[in-house]
Amino acid sequence: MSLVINQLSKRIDHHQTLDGISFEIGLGQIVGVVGRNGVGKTTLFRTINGQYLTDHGQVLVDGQEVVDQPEMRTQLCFIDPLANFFKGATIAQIQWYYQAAYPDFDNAKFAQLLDRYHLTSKQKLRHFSKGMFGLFTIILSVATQAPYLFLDEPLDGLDVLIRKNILGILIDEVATGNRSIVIASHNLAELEGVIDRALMLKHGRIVNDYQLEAMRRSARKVQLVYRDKQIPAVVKQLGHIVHVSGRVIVVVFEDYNAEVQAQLATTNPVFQEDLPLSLADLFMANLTDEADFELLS
Ligand SMILES: Nc1ncnc2c1ncn2[C@@H]1O[C@H](COP(=O)(O)OP(=O)(O)OP(=O)(O)O)[C@@H](O)[C@H]1O
Repeated sequence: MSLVINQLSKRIDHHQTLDGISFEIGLGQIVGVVGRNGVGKTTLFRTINGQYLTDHGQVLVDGQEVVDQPEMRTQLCFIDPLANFFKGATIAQIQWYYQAAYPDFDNAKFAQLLDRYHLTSKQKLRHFSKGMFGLFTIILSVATQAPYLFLDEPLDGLDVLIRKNILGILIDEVATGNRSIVIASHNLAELEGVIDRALMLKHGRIVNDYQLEAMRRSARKVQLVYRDKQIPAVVKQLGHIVHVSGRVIVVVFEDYNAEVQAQLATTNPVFQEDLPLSLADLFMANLTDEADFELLS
């Protein structure tokens, strides 16, 4: 089974929010969607899941276009955290609705997860705290048995113990090899611990599609110190500067090959040291713009 997003575009208020987005996801993966505030992560989820009509492009599940085959929607699940149409309902009422919408809805799993987190079917969502609502959204998504789950900031508002627990549940779900989860999050440190792949959005497009294992092999974060404050041009050309403090600079090289190493050696740093590379470094390396640069210097 595969989910193919093909050249998806969406214009909102005269702004090209999504501009020809394409990617493919098989089963058994957790994929992160990262990007700066307002870049279009939620819009992407809403458009894939049919809440917004596409201006251009297709969403295909197993080669079938979802817009032509409404029953294919049961293969996707996105519970919009901002949608408040359920707020007056009880958990039992929502369960009834989702059972009707998702033929494979797993009542036993739903009950077991509710129980584990001390939620009861008579509770109304209106009375939930932000964290409880987020937790319930994840439980409901998991119980649909939809092969492709979309979670928008799923860890937002959850305490550290529940976050760890939830991430464990999500990892178990994909470990079966029967489903994939797409997570939009600003919590890059936690995201990095669970995702296999990260799609990076900028200006309505996917600017990087990282397979994290491969990226860890090829990229390097290096701290360099030079005699004077002048940053060698070659460093700026070959890498992304993520931090500057006096004569100390920290640079991310996405493809740290022998040629890059040789060119770096010609700049004669007085000190050079590798630092651990994180997803947050790649975020800063690719998504920092002019306005942020003074924060780095
Ligand atoms: N229904 C809407 N009406 C008007 N503008 C919208 C609507 N939905 C999204 N937008 C605009 O589209 C852009 C992308 O918003 P979106 O919520 O998708 O970004 P995001 O990447 O999820 O942001 P964040 O990280 O802050 O949650 C923003 O400029 C937003 O104002």
